[in-house]
Amino acid sequence: MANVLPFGRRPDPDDPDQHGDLSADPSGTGAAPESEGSLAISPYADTDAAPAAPSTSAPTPDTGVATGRVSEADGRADTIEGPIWGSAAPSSAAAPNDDEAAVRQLLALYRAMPDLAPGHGAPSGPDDLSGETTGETTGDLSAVVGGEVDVPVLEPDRIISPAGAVQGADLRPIVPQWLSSREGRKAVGRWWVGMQWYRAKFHGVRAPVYVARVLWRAPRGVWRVTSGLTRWVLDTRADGLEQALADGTKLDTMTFIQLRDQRAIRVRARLITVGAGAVTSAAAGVVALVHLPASGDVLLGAATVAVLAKVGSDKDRPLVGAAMATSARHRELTDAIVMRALRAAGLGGAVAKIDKEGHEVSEDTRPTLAAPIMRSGNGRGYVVVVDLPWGKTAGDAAAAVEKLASGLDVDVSQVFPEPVAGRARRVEMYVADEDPMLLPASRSPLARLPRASVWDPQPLARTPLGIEVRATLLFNSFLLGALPRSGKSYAAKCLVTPAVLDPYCDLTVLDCGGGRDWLPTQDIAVDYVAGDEEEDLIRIVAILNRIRDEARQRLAQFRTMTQADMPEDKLTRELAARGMPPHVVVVDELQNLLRANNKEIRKAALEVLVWLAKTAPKAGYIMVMITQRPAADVIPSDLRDITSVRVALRTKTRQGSDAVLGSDISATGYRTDRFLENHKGAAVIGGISNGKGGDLQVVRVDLLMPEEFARACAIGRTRREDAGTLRGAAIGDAAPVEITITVLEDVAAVWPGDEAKVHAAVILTRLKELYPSRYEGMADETALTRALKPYGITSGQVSRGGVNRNGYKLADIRKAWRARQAADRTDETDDTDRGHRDGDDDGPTPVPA
Ligand SMILES: Nc1ncnc2c1ncn2[C@@H]1O[C@H](COP(=O)(O)OP(=O)(O)OP(=O)(O)O)[C@@H](O)[C@H]1O
Repeated sequence: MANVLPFGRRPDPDDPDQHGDLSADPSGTGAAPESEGSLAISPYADTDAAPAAPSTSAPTPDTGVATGRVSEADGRADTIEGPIWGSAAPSSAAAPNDDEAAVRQLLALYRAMPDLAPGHGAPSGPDDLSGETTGETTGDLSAVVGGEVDVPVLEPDRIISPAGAVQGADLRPIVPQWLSSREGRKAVGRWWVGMQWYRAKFHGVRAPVYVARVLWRAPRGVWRVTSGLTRWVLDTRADGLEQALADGTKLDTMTFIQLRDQRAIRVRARLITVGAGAVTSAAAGVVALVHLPASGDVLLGAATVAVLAKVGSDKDRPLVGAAMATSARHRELTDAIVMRALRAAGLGGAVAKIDKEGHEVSEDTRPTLAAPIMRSGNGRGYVVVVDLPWGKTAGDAAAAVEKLASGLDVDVSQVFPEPVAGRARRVEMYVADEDPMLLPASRSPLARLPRASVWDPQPLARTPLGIEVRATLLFNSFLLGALPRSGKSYAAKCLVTPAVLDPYCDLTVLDCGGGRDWLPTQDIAVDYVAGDEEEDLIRIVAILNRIRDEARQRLAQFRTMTQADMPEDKLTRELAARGMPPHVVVVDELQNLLRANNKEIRKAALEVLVWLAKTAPKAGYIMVMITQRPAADVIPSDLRDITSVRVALRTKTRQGSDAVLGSDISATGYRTDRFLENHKGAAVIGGISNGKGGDLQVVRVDLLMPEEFARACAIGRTRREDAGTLRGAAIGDAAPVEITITVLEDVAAVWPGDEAKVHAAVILTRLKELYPSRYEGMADETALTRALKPYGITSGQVSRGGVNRNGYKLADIRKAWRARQAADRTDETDDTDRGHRDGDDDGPTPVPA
């Protein structure tokens, strides 16, 4: 994964804009580096500590970029040596000046940042910060000056997320997350009001019971108050002692006399106090009765009675019981509940063991809360950050999510444990009040038909916490798999819409199911096929083959270009503008293609798809493959493993989930068989950075309705017309395709009897007559010869009726046929294992003897 710091730009010594007045100051303090090599800065470093530490960073001679490291000399994890361009780190004597210069340099670089603003290559969203290089970033950052790349490349071990994976991770946000967004404030406000409203209703219904309790307990309160006061006034506690002295148990007469006198004084004082209190209260009561309105008297009386009832209540039988919430919505998550859940999930650690002498013989490994439990930013749940026992990881928490949910007493669909970058044992857990997959889905921002570009990350989904997940189409290949009716087509359309809206992107749609889902793309597609008949599938493979040829041609062109034209060995915006547009290829209902009855179709389709998904992205070809049969036989690991972004919606089994996401991913807790039937659009996405060091995340795909997609296609057509980029089938000018899959059996089928040799032109004419839809795109005999070449059939001079022309020999056809049958038999075992009907593969082609 390439990473680019936002300020990662090599200062140009000749560029006064970059240096500001620095370059004009050759003196010392503000001096610009003599050469670019003398700059040594650390955007994160402690300026006191960094220069003092001897640099161990070795400069990389060709790039002039030295690798850095986190200095552990003083045990401070936040002392980091910064990116060092040039030959060597400064000597300690020169360091302070250089530091100052470096800071000023950094400021100058920041001033130059507008050049790199969003839309010009600067990181523009969370993906950029996570270190993903977007196509846009790549495109502009690779600006070339004099044949040299104008951007320093930071060594991977120096790249630290600006969000502060090192420094900021342990610091709690100054303003709670939910307070910093309007949505969060509203949601928490709603939650609080909702909770109080619930409590009001709960207690309101029980009000008569409370009144009865008050009336019953108030007299008891009166009794408790008067008896308590009496005991206090008379100092009855001294009774026992006086009695003992009087009984002669203790024969100290002086003490007895002293005690009795002191008690008499105490009792007198207390009597006066209580008497005064009683008179004052009575007077206050009379005044209140006379001066207060009746309602005030009632209130005062009620309060007095309530207080007396409270006094008359027992501790274990309070006057008003707790509102017993059955829904997590009104339940407060406490430390005790979290610890209980961790214990239930086997993540409870152990208390320290103490030996007889009181020495600790084993460590206390119980988990601890790394931050107080807080309401989440979206106001719809709690965020808990826990440091697990030593040796346990966030992955363990994810794998034990069911037990965690049980311990928290919520549903498994409400708990989302995620790793925290920088700490393997730290886990951030979102505990939602309600199942977030059942809440109304977020409307896709693409429904507003914005100007979109396949080079930029575009909105696709939201995490349960409401954080937007964006996908960049370019340089990726996509696989979507799920059971029918889980939201797969909606998700695929949401993913493809940026390509629809981008007039500088070609689109090909190959729907192997023949449904209506992709019908609106007919208006913009370079090629559009919808159908599951063998003819359709053959055509689809032929189109894929043609796209592969185009991609190969593009790659061949790339090889002829200079490093300056092609700094990153892949398509750039400049090249795209020069007639190499990105091209999104959608293959829906993939299972119909990869499990086609005709073995030749299956083999050819898999081969071309693997090539396209693996090699074509850098040429600007983006595969989007969708299947409603997420199973290993439909998605061979060859294909899945080279697909960079995988989206799994609901599956029946964890194997199905793994078939899309990758083998054994389910063991890490990310699995889609836990989604329920009504979890429409719920998915696990693999391959898009989650900003926390991982690339797996649970999301809900944004909702883009079919009519909105159709509108996007209509506007996409208008934009293409305006840009002059509409081409292919959309304007009735589909490029012809050459069918090569069935060519051997087709040639065998049209071969005239037992003729030993036949002209190629005759064969082609017969093919066009018998299979017009397959061979209409075949331009001439050369194309036919090219199609037969993979079978080992070559053309030669054939003399027929005195005419000498290119032709084929029957012997060659037979030989090729036998070879293919032998190869088929070898493959048969695999297919039988996968329960495939072999007999259906070969059509009714007459086999030459
Ligand atoms: N993101 C979403 N949020 C809410 N509801 C959704 C979402 N996506 C799809 N749905 C609902 O789910 C239903 C099924 O969606 P969709 O047609 O995409 O399923 P599918 O998996 O493609 O099914 P099939 O394979 O049969 O075509 C839709 O009619 C829609 O109402």
